[in-house]
Amino acid sequence: MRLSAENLAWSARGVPIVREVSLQVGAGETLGLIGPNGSGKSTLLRLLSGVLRPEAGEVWLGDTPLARMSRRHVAQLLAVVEQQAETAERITVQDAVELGRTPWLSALRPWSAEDDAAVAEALAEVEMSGFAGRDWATLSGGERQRVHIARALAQRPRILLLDEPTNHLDIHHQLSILRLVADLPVTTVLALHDLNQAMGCDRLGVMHHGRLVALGRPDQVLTTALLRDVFGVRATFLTDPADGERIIRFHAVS
Ligand SMILES: Nc1ncnc2c1ncn2[C@@H]1O[C@H](COP(=O)(O)OP(=O)(O)OP(=O)(O)O)[C@@H](O)[C@H]1O
Repeated sequence: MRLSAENLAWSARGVPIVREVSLQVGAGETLGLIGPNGSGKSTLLRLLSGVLRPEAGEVWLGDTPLARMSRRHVAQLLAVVEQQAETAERITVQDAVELGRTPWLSALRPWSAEDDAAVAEALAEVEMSGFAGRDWATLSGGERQRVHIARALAQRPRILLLDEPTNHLDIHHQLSILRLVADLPVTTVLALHDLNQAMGCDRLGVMHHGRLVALGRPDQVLTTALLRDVFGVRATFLTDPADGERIIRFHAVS
């Protein structure tokens, strides 16, 4: 399902945080959002998910404006993994992932084998099946992050929004989550800080002072000029002899 934003704007106490952002993410496409700390990535994701209402502009899920859809309908189409999301209740990992099925349940559609299957598959996808009975509070930071991702996958959304999903993860799980997300036939927008990992996205959007200053293929967007102007670093490009892929090395500007 296509996700579009038209001229989105949002401010906090009169200070503009997101300014005139327009973008379209095609069905099944993976868009990486990159940008320095405080550039507006999380705020833009919250506008795209409907958690925040834009002061101007509109978000569209397919051909329907998000603002005109019920919360339940939005939750059937779109799942979100927020940064450092916390769960206060004393619940098990299984309970936490089962929450992802909530938008699909009703008096006429009680819990079924299909829901069990969605939860089991999601836990397996993030390699957390062995933790299903564990108390959430006993999990490490990276394990919690993987459970949050499993909850979003169990929702079986058509659009997936993730805020720094590889935060807290060891390198094996960083790579497996990024591979999983890229291979899902789901429209995905994810905020990332690792620019080498961001090169694996179909397209990248670059946020700077609340504006989307570049949008395009990773090799078109990640230029030495942009890395200097937006991130304040000097970059050199290397080629991995194993597969010919480009790697960026970063140097502080003295
Ligand atoms: N509710 C709010 N009230 C005041 N300022 C806010 C609010 N929400 C966000 N901001 C500010 O807006 C700016 C953008 O924040 P945002 O979290 O979107 O950035 P980000 O690009 O995701 O940053 P990071 O890479 O550090 O996660 C920051 O300067 C932040 O302090």
